[in-house]
Amino acid sequence: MPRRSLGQNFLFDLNLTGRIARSSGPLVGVTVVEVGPGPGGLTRALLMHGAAKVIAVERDPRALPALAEIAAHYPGRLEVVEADALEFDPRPLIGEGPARIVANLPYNVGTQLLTGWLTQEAWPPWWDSLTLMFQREVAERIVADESDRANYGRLGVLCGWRTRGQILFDVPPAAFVPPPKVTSSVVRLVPRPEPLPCRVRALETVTGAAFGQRRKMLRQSLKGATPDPAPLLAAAGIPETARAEEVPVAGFVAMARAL
Ligand SMILES: C[S@@+](CC[C@H](N)C(=O)[O-])C[C@H]1O[C@@H](n2cnc3c(N)ncnc32)[C@H](O)[C@@H]1O
Repeated sequence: MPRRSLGQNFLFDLNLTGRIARSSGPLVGVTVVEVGPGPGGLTRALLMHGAAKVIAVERDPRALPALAEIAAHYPGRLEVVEADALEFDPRPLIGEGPARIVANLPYNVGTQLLTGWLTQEAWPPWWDSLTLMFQREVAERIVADESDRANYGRLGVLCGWRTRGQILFDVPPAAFVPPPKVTSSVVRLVPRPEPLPCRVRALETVTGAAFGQRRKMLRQSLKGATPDPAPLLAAAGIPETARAEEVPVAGFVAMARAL
C-alpha cells in the first residue's frame, strides 16, 4: 500500500517513465542519483535508456525487494541505498564521469531537497542537471522570474541565480498510482557555470526579508535583514520604493553582496 506520509505516488506507464528518463539528456556513460525510486518504474527506464549506473536512495524498506529484482536484470548498474535522502550524501558513491539527479520526488520534501542541491557552496556542483517532478504550482515557482509576479519568490531567486530552468511537460493526476489531487510537472535545471558570486546565506537573508513582506516597499521589508536598508538598496541601484517581486535576480545578488 502506498503511504501518503512518504509522498508515494507511483509511475508505471513505460512511455512516461521513458520520456522523463530521456528528457534528462543523453544517459549513456552517466551516473544518475535517483531519490525515492519506490517500486522502480523510473529506475528501470533510466537503466533501459543507457545510464551507466543508478544510485537509488529510498527510505521505505518495502520497496527493496522490487528494486533488488531490477538490480538482478542490470548487474553492477543499480546500487540501492536505504536512507533518508535529506541526510544522505551520494557523492562518495559516484565514480568518474558525469553525474545527474533524476527523480519523481516525494512532494513533502521536494523543495527541501532542491534547496539543498542549490545551496552547496562549491559551484559548479557535482551534478550536470536536475530533472525533477513537482506539483505544477511548485514548478511554476521554481522557474518564475520578475515577469511572473504571482509565482516569483525566494525559490525563483535561488534557482535563477545558480541555474537555468524550464518546465518540460505536465503529467496529469491519472498517470500516478494512487492519483494525487493536482497536476504535476517535470522541471529541468542546468547549472550556470559562473553565477554572479555571492554568499548563499546572505542571499537567503535578503530574499527572506524581502519576500517575507512582499507587499511592502523594500526600504521597509529589508529591515528584517539590516537595520538601515538604504545603503544596501543604493549599492544595488534599486529604488527604495521598489517591492521584492519587481527586483530581478541580479538585484538580489547585488544586495546580498552589499550586506
Ligand atoms: C512520488 S514517489 C515516486 C516513486 C517512483 N520514483 C515512481 O516514480 O514511481 C516518492 C518516493 O520517495 C520515497 N521517499 C519519501 N521520502 C523520502 C526520503 N526522505 N528519502 C528517500 N526517499 C523518500 C517514497 O518512499 C517514494 O517511494
